[in-house]
Amino acid sequence: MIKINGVSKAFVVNKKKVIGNDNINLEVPPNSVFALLGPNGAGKTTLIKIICNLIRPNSGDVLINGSSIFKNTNIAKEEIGVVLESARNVYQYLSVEETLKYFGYLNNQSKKELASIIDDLLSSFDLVEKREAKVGTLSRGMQQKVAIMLAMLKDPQILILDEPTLGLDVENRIKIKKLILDLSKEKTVILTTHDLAIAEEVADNIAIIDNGKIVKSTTMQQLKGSYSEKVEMYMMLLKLNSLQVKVLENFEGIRKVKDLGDNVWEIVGDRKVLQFALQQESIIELKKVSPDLKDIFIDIIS
Ligand SMILES: Nc1ncnc2c1ncn2[C@@H]1O[C@H](COP(=O)(O)OP(=O)(O)OP(=O)(O)O)[C@@H](O)[C@H]1O
Repeated sequence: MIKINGVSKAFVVNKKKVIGNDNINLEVPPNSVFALLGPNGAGKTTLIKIICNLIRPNSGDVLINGSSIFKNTNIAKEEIGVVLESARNVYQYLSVEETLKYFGYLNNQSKKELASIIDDLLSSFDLVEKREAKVGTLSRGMQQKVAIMLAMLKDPQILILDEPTLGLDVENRIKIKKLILDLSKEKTVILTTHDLAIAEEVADNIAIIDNGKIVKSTTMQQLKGSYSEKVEMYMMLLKLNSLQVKVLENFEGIRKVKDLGDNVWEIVGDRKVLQFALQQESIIELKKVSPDLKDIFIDIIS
C-alpha cells in the first residue's frame, strides 16, 4: 500500500511560484493498476518523481507499507521500478542484453543473479530473439518493453509507468496493455497517461489531477457508475455523404465519428447531437449509451 499524505511541491520560475502539487492525498492499493490522469502541466510527473524520491516535496509524506520514503531512503529504491517518459532513448547503442546487464550492475546485482533474471525477462516480454539487437534498432513498442524490463530488474513491488503507450501504434498499445494487466496480478502498477482508452481498460483505481490538485479519486467502477446517469451520451447510425460528415465533425458535442462502410457512420455525442439526429432522414439507429472515460474526464476537468 502506498499512502500519499498532504504532498505539496512548488517550483520557482523567474521568481514566480509555479504549483506542481497542491496538498495531494491518495492511497494506492497493492496488486492493482492505478491511473493518474490530468491535462498537460497538471502535476502528474511531479507526483511520480516525488513518489520515487527523485524530488523532495515542500511538505507532506509518502509511505510505502507504512514506512516514509524520506526517512527510509532505501525503500523507494528497493520497492519501486520506474519508467519515465524521457528514459527511452539513453541506451540506443547497446544490445538489449548489454543494456539489461549494464543497469543490473548499476543496481549492484551479481553476474550470476542477472543471467537468470535476464533470461526470464526476455522470455516473459517476448524479446528472446532480440537479445543481441541494438536497442536503437528496435521498434518503439519493443524499446518501451526494454524500458519496462529495466525497471523490473530488481523485481520491485511497485512499477511506475509514465505515459507507457505514448507514440505506439495500435498493435503495440495492445501488447503494452496486456503486459500491464499481467504485471498487476503480482505488482502495483501506477501509470500516468493521456491515453484514456488504455486507462479505461486497465485501471482499477483512478485519480484525476488538475492544477496540482486531486479533483477526483475513486475506483473505475464507481466513477463509471456515478456518471452513467449524469452524462448523457447518444450513439446514432446514419447514412451520410462526405460533406455531411465534415459538418458533423465540427458539430459541438460530437465525441466520435466512425466510418462503418457503405456511407454508414457511427456518431457518438452528448445531448446536443440529438438535435442533429432528429433533423436527419437517413437515420438508421439512435440509442443512449454509457459515457466512456474520455467523456467523464472532459466533464470533470471542464
Ligand atoms: N523542474 C521544474 N521547474 C519548474 N517548473 C516545473 C518543473 N517541473 C514541473 N514544473 C511545473 O509544474 C507543473 C506540473 O508539471 P508536471 O510535469 O508535473 O505536469 P504533467 O501533469 O506531468 O504534465 P504533462 O502531461 O504535460 O507531462 C507545470 O506547471 C510545470 O511547468
